[in-house]
Amino acid sequence: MPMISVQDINKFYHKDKPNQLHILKQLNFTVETGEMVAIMGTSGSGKSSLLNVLGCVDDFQSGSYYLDNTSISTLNDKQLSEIRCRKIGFVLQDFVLIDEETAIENVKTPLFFDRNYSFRSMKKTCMEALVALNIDDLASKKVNQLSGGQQQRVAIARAIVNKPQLLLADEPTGSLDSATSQEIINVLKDLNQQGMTIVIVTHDQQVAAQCQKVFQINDGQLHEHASVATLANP
Ligand SMILES: Nc1ncnc2c1ncn2[C@@H]1O[C@H](COP(=O)(O)OP(=O)(O)OP(=O)(O)O)[C@@H](O)[C@H]1O
Repeated sequence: MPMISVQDINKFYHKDKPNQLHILKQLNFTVETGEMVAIMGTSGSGKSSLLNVLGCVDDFQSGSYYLDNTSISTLNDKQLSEIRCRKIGFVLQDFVLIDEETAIENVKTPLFFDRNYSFRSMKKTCMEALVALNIDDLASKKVNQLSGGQQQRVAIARAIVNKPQLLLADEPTGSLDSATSQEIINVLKDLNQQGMTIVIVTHDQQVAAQCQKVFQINDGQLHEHASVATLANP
């Protein structure tokens, strides 16, 4: 069953203005539950725009988007924020952590929006996420004292603390050296093996080559790369 089923989506910026930009054009995209896929494309081709639509943080003007069998366009704002909170985790290139806070305080942030957690269960759930990322020993360190790779692990722990079914990662290794990038990709592969569906936007062919499918966005449309293996050894 698809986790993501996008059909004929059109997205514009500045619709009907002289500077209108038709960024996604009758775009189709399917991601099966449990897959790990990459999206590549030149700068400005619309990768982040697509990821924001998939993450229900931005809208689209026509077409349909079913996330885990739910039609996103039928939802009101409250239902959309529920979906964002419970089903989707987001990881960004620059981590977007609260620098002055500790790792565990950062990981806690999404749980404040969830009434199901007591103070004690929050701490336990956050520690589980930190253990999963192998950084439980850093729980009480301020994030501005951590390396880039450690900060990205904190950001991933925060993204998965709610146990989302779908993880969206926008250039998750873009600020890291190649050895640290590989560590982060290994973390994402582990999460995928545990059942999480993952979509990664990346410029890095080595990263893309480790995904099960690679899509290229070009002139507002996505096309699957025929041979993922050739990306790593062009
Ligand atoms: N909120 C917005 N309002 C207007 N235009 C936007 C908005 N967000 C993005 N754009 C424009 O849409 C185009 C695609 O942007 P997007 O960030 O989706 O591309 P990208 O492929 O992720 O690029 P990059 O690889 O450089 O991050 C760009 O021309 C950008 O300027």
